[in-house]
Amino acid sequence: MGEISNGTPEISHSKRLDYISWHEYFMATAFLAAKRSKDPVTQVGACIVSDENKIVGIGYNGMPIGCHDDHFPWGKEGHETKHLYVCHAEMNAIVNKNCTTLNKCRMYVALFPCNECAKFIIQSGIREVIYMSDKYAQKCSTIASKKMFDAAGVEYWQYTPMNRRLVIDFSEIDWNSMQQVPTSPLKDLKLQES
Ligand SMILES: Nc1ccn([C@H]2C[C@H](O)[C@@H](COP(=O)(O)O)O2)c(=O)n1
Repeated sequence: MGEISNGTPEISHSKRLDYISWHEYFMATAFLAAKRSKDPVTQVGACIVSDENKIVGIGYNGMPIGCHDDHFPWGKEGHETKHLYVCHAEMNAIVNKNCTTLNKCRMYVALFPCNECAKFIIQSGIREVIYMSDKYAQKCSTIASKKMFDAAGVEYWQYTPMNRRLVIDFSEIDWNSMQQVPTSPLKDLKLQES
């Protein structure tokens, strides 16, 4: 927003052009969910989207409900590893769904799904998987996933982001220059601080 000579903000009448695409929006949502993960090595987020571009499920990798993050292992070596316990992001996104069916949905996920999640994805009716990293491409579990997706007709493709970075800046919106009733929480916070 620019400013006209008398100090009043100038309001543009044409639409913004630097908005993010649907793919960017949903992949970024998966990455934001991954920020909730306590896994010290690999943080994964998944976002399920309907054929009307509505988000219907979100998840990240974490311990099951009731299995406290501080009481279960996060290591990869030895008998007791995180792999015995952690729920994968894809599985969590599926069980967290807020609609009756995931038929014809697509999933945005930070890491290519393992074979166990691939089974869940296929059985749930998800038709497309958009992933970012394929760092375990050589693992038997990833090879098995691709074999099952190919047989079941689930499409998958690697996402290449338009922007390397997407920054969320909570101070970006200048609440003070806006007339709002009631005032926003951020504005109240600023008033309390001053
Ligand atoms: N598609 C995937 C693959 C893995 N995860 C989770 C499971 C673990 O918490 C972590 C992988 O750990 P690493 O072996 O890389 O130390 O990521 C998932 O949620 N989805």
